[in-house]
Amino acid sequence: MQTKPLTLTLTRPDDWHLHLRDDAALAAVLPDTARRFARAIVMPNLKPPVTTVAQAAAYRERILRALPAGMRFEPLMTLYLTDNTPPGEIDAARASGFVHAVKLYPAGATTNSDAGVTDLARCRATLARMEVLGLPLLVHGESTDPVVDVFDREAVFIERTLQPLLKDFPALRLVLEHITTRDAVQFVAASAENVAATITVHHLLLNRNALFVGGIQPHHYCLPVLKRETHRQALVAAAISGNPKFFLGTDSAPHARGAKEAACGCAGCYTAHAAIELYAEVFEAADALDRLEGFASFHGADFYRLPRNQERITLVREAWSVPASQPFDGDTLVPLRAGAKIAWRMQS
Ligand SMILES: NC(=O)N[C@@H](CC(=O)O)C(=O)O
Ligand SMILES: [Zn+2]
Ligand SMILES: [Zn+2]
Repeated sequence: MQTKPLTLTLTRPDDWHLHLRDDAALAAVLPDTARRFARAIVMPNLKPPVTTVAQAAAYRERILRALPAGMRFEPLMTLYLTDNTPPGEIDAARASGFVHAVKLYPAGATTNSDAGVTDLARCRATLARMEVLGLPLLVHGESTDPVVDVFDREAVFIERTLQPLLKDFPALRLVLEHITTRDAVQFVAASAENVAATITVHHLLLNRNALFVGGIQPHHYCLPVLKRETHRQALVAAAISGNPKFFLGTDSAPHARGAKEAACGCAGCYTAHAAIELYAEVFEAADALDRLEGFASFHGADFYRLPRNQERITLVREAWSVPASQPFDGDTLVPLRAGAKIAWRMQS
């Protein structure tokens, strides 16, 4: 057994799947991400959604304005695909230099997905343009068929939607977001190199038991929902494998406490307050700390064809307690691991 390292220095990571929300909520959560990550792929599921390059430009400005003085952070913007996104918007996105991907939410699949795609057949011309221009499609990969079991929605989506999509558009650059199953790991690993996946830290840390320990745990409810332990183990194996198809995407998704602790609670886990620290915990538990930098700092940048960051960050082994809650838009939110300890701390 090697002795445990006391510090961990790595190239500053990026978050390839992040919800920043807007206005006061944005201002409340942005510093947590900007402290740790150089860049993030910012999800477009606002109300109303970010469907045009002009809206993405305005949202990007609001993010930069919300950034505290002295902090650096580059928001990488995305467009929300609808049944009516014109192919011309893809050209405009590519030309903009700040829109890096287009997000597919099957209508009704998750938070703020009502304006999402009802039938991919309506998007063929737009997808063809993305394939030609190399603009990645980011996918919330869950079937919305109400008869499909909630734990099978990812696997069914792969079979019924993703495989046919990639058959029709074999060169489409595609990221299957927040994967939760062994099925998804195997599908991505077996696909061509234009297909990749993000993995959240909560899906690496928790299995579905965490939804019910000692009573229902709304702060562990996210979509896709946590799966059984064998799937969690497959995700950990993918994350630590060194395979460049798998990279960090927190899917940190803040909701006010009252919206989660409710009779019909919202889906989403907040992890931005300790994201890289928690990933370090996962990699250490798997005896793979040496693989963290590839997963967190290199693979995503390479897939998105962006330069790797030059700056470095250091984590120190110094346990700290996560606050029970943190301020959020005149309300509070409950971060992952609230009231409990984390072993690694970001060096300021
Ligand atoms: N992951 C979630 O459970 N929620 C996300 C939406 C999403 O990423 O599907 C949100 O915006 O709250
Ligand atoms: Zn999603
Ligand atoms: Zn998300």
